[in-house]
Amino acid sequence: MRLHRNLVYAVIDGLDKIFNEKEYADKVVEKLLKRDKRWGARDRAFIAETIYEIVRWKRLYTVIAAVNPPYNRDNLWRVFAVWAVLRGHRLPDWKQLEGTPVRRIKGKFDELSQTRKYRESIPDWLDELGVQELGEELWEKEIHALNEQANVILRVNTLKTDKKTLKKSLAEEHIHTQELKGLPDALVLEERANVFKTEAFKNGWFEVQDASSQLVAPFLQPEPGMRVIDTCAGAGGKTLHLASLMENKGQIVAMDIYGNKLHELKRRSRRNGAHNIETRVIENSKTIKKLHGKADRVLIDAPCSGLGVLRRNPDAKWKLQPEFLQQIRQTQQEILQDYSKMVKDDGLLVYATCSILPSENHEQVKTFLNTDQGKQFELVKDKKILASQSGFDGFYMALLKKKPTK
Ligand SMILES: C[S@@+](CC[C@H](N)C(=O)[O-])C[C@H]1O[C@@H](n2cnc3c(N)ncnc32)[C@H](O)[C@@H]1O
Repeated sequence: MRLHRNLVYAVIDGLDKIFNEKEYADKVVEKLLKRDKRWGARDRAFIAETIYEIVRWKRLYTVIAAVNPPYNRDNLWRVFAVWAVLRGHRLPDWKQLEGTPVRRIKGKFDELSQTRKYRESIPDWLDELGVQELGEELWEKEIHALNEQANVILRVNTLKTDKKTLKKSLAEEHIHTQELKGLPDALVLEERANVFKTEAFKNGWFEVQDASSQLVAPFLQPEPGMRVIDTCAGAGGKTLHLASLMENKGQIVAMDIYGNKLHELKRRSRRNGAHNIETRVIENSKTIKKLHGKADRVLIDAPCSGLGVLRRNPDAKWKLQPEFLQQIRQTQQEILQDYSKMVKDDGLLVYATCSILPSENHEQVKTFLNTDQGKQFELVKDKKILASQSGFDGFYMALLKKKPTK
């Protein structure tokens, strides 16, 4: 593909916001794509994909380009030139690209690719942590898999339609999909496309949700008529799945500490035709106390490092800090302690994260089970999903059962 000047300008503007002003990549891209109505699907894909690729390979490309933060526009152009050379683009004769040292870039790439932290483009601390938590061999494979581009996967909203009808409707808009083994409600796109513009999306027939994430709600074994509490519901990816599995019967209490996320959840549930969801902002411990011993099922989709979803959110490599990880592990344990109190006798609890680190996953569950509160539970089963083994996002989920009180 030929490089178009106005599209590359948009990429440079986006990188400036992400690298220098520390804005979130997804928000920056979303805003940029609204800039020019004349841009077609390919133009938009170029902008979004180029920005994400440069964010993903930031460390490698900035070292090759020999630039340091804060990155002025000349520096951002140098980083862009590295991307263009390594992707095999013929460089146009624009003044910003004059004198690009093509051979030097390729040579430097070969040299740096010998070292994992450059090859996989990750901070030193993350590389050390990965080795410490997963061991050298597994971390090597995992971080490689987490740097690949993720497929787009849909979850059929069975409250409104079925997989066959959705597949047909999307095909009519030239979006072709395949089924996925072991995931009854999933369809994977054969090629990336903007699915949010389709009639099917407007009708609430599907949500975009990775395959691993689609395993969480069924893991909790919700049944129609039950009372289910989704404690860290956010904008409701899993709440909506729970509503589908419960066929809109029973009650789902969706909670979060952020009201704006629950607001978005409400909007999505209207589009989904999910009528059994009540939202509650967690303002203090009273919100939880009122529900002690009241739920048949409790889902803790815990806040985490997000290291399992780097393919979708490469920006996290640069935003995450070791101190945050320390803090989030503590929050995870506190959440397990407090929110597990809402489970009824014989009820079930799922603790899930989109992390691949044992310290956020089975080690947290093990610590919990050894506490006074945790002793009231038994571990039924758990599932560790690695991107390198599954081809999907890294995830963890543990199913715990509350023992009856004597
Ligand atoms: C992994 S995200 C949830 C994703 C969501 N369940 C979904 O499927 O779309 C974790 C959520 O936990 C929320 N959170 C953070 N700290 C919390 C706390 N102490 N109690 C409840 N929710 C919390 C965050 O606001 C965030 O929405």
